[in-house]
Amino acid sequence: MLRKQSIVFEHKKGLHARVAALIVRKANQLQNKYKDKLFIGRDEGNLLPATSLISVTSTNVKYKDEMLVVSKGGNADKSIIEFVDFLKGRFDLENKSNRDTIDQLLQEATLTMDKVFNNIANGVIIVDKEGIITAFNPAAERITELSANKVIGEEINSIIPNSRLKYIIDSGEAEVGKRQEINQATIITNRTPIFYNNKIIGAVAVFQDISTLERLSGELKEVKVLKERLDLILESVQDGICVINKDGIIEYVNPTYSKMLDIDEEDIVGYPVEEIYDDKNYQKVLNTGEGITGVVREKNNDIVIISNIYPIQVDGEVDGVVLVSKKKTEIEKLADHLKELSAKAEYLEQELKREKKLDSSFKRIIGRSGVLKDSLVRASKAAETSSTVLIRGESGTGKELVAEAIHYASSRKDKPFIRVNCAAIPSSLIESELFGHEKGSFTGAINKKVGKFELADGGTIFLDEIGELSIELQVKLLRVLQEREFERVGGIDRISVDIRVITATNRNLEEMIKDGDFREDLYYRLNVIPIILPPLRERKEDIPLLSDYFLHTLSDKLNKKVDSISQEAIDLLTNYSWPGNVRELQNIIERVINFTDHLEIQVEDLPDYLKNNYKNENSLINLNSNGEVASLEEYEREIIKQALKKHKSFNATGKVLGVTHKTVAAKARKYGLVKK
Ligand SMILES: Nc1ncnc2c1ncn2[C@@H]1O[C@H](COP(=O)(O)OP(=O)(O)OP(=O)(O)O)[C@@H](O)[C@H]1O
Repeated sequence: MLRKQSIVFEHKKGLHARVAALIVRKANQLQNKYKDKLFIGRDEGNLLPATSLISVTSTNVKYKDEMLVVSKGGNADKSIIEFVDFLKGRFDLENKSNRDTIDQLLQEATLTMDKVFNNIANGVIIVDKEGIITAFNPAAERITELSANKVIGEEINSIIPNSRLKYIIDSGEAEVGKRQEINQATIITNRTPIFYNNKIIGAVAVFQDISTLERLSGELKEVKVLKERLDLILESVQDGICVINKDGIIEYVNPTYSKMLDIDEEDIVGYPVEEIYDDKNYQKVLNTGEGITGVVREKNNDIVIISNIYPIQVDGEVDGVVLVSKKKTEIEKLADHLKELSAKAEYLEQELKREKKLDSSFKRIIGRSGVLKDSLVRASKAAETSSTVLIRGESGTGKELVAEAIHYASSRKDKPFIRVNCAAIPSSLIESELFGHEKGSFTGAINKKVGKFELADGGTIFLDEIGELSIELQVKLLRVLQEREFERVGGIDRISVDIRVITATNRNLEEMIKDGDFREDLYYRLNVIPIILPPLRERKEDIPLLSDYFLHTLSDKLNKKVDSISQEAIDLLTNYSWPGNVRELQNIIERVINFTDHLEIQVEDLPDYLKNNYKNENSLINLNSNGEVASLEEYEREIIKQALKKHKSFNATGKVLGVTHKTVAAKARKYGLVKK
């Protein structure tokens, strides 16, 4: 039962503390008597228990204010009548028993308020109407990091300049839910004026530290962002991801995983893992906390899935597992791709090593073919030592160029590089050419001559066409190589030298040894580091590069503007067999630059024999009368003979054949085409 009644409060001083104490005592007596609950308040929305002094005083009912009285319970009819009568009656504040009750209740209320004041988590600061701090609870001490002892009695603005309590006293207006920074803390504060008898007697600030709250909400935001990112990653990765909790229930699968198993997400998430597939490995990971890799599972015998299973640890405890899976076919595809990539990487690494290893003095040697690069890497390595080098290769393949590069890449680079073409010097002179002679040592030795070996002291001597050296001189050379000492022709003093020897030949020295034309011991002395330069026809990819290089260097040198070569002309050059190798190519380009009227070299600018060679596969070479191919030397003899007949001089013949005049001279002598 609920009964209510409105009354006008007639006590002159309103519902102040002592009157309230008597009301509370009466309400308690009635509640004991009728077992009803009694409430009072200004209206229905603000009813408070009539049995609590704090509640009753806080209704703030004044003289002549309307006030609502409510009773709930079985005897509400009676209790409300008795209570209203009491409220309308006189309050005898002087009566002794009443006074004791009042004192006791006020004491209780004060103690309660004290407890609340000291123990609530909110900070409370009270100031009087002058703004002097009169109360400062422990929570306020903690939040402001100020001690109550030090601040009580002080003027509020000198302690907390932005407190606004003075403003509240002046304006009489409350402020609710205001944000404020104190020390490092952020607080939310309510500031209220305190009225007594309609006059402001002070103000109170009640505030709460929300820094932790703010930090937590910041962290929450970060976690949300993190989660969103993680979701995005999981949704877009190519691996299938499945999370199983410690009870064996599937908690999450990403789209790749459900696609892989061909099951919709809702048909798998929330189900025990055993219902989806029969595999106990996840259980092992849950039990041991150790991951397992490469678990193979088959679904319907056609989809094979390979998974790594990792434990999810939370505070050191295994809380579940995560499966990272791929289809076997994908792994196979990846493995193939990886193989391809590592083969490519290996190739590139090799290429890079080759490039890196080459000293800059090798930069003049043009060509990117593997066979050439291999030889150059070897040569570059040889440059780091002082060992004897033997360079093999057909005429015009760049043997001298490489010998020079070795010298200039070596520690001897500041000392002389002396070249001697053993084929170009008459045999009668070669000894004195190499070792020098004393004055008058032979007819014609008018002056003393310093030999090439002496000239090369400290540096490198390059003996080109070593295969042309007579047996007699081979012996002398061997001695020099062994002893690093020699005598001048006609001299007796021994001259010691510090030289590095590089030799080169286009002859088959092994055959010559068999025929007794070359000393085996000398061969081994010379062949310490063999370097073989491949003929140009075996590295056709270098032809466009070399053609372009010669075009630019020679057109500059000849001061003639020719800037390119047509693709057709390049094709023609590439298909030719280049018996004279790079030298022949260089000569042709030089000749073409001299004679062409075009800015771009055309097929018609190139010599006819290149075109014939290109147009039909007919050979330039006739077979013997018996239908057999003759020996190279026979052809060489015939070619030089014909060319000399037509062009007369060694120089002109050399140009046409793409070899030096020295080579022509040496070969002509060798084949008995001219007098020795
Ligand atoms: N890879 C190359 N890059 C640039 N120029 C080259 C290259 N190979 C050779 N040459 C040039 O070709 C010409 C012939 O080279 P080189 O004299 O070194 O050959 P060789 O093998 O010593 O010949 P020979 O056996 O007839 O003496 C030279 O002018 C040289 O500069």
